[in-house]
Amino acid sequence: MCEEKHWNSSQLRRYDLQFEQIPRIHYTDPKIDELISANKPVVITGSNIIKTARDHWTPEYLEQNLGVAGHTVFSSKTHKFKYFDDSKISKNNLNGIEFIPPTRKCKMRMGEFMKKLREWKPGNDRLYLQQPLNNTVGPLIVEDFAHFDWEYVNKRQAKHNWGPLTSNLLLISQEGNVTPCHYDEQQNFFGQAYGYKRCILFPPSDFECLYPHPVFHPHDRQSMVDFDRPDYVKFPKFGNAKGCETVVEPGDVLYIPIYWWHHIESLMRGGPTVSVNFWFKGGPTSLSYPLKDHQKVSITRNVEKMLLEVLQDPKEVGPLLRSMVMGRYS
Ligand SMILES: CC1(C)c2ccccc2-c2ccc(C[C@@H](CC(=O)O)C(=O)C(=O)O)cc21
Ligand SMILES: [Zn+2]
Repeated sequence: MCEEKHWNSSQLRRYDLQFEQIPRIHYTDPKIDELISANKPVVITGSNIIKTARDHWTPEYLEQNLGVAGHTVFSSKTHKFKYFDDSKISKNNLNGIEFIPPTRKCKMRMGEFMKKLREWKPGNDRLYLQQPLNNTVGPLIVEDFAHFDWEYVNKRQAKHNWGPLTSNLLLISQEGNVTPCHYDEQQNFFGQAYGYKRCILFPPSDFECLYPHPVFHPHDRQSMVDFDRPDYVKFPKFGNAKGCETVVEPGDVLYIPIYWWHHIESLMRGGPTVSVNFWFKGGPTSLSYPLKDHQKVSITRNVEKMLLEVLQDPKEVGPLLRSMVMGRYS
């Protein structure tokens, strides 16, 4: 059947990298479980995982039914919404290292949020709404959520020894917004309910090419590289990153494996987008040999945490690590 496309490549931002395509596989195909077992990304198509959201969750429906409480809305002066951990802004994590929060958080009712999106002009702050799906949302949303295909989700969770489901986040983004490259320490079924999002993923082994901030920095788990203007002097290996990409459409569920880097953008001129993710704890992590790449990332995190704890001053961690390896391990 003809693949009618609802977007074109002019709606994707340009980066200096080439990407493979993430496979799109029908949910009945056993290949999906092979890829999930191998901790590899895959787009699950044609499933009922978030069918009720795909059928109902237009911005207008959400405006009517999301509930009367204010929701968490992030605002940014640029198209980028770089996450930061408030709890790491304290002195002993920064001690003189300057940190400027790139986004502001406020509470906003859905009506006001949608109005600001409709009236948005270049130069205005951009907005990104984030709402955990819990008992504070309206009854119709709860009803739709209850009718997700939980049997399919729970079977995957069990088959792949994932830990417990920790949360489902409802995400309503303005067109063109970007969540810059970062990794999470959770397994993620990323469901696309409305609109189109381009997702670029990199394996944990691209750690050396994506230069994560130090673990004790507020931007822990986020790449230091500005994809719009990469600094190849500071980040010479960035060009070697081997990413894969896909554009998820309504009804798709993208499996983002734990520790995999992901950059996610709502298509430019594509209107608002609605996503709902499923975050699961990683499950039992026994060190198995040979070590998996994500286990090495986890080990580097522990080394950095331990060094800050004993050195106290974050500015001493780099010099000590450098003195340990230069001339001795090269
Ligand atoms: C940018 C935003 C709103 C944010 C601001 C401040 C704190 C946290 C977050 C946060 C967390 C998750 C997402 C969803 C997704 C990215 C995407 O779809 O944009 C993603 O990364 C994932 O599902 O793992 C988006 C956000
Ligand atoms: Zn994420």
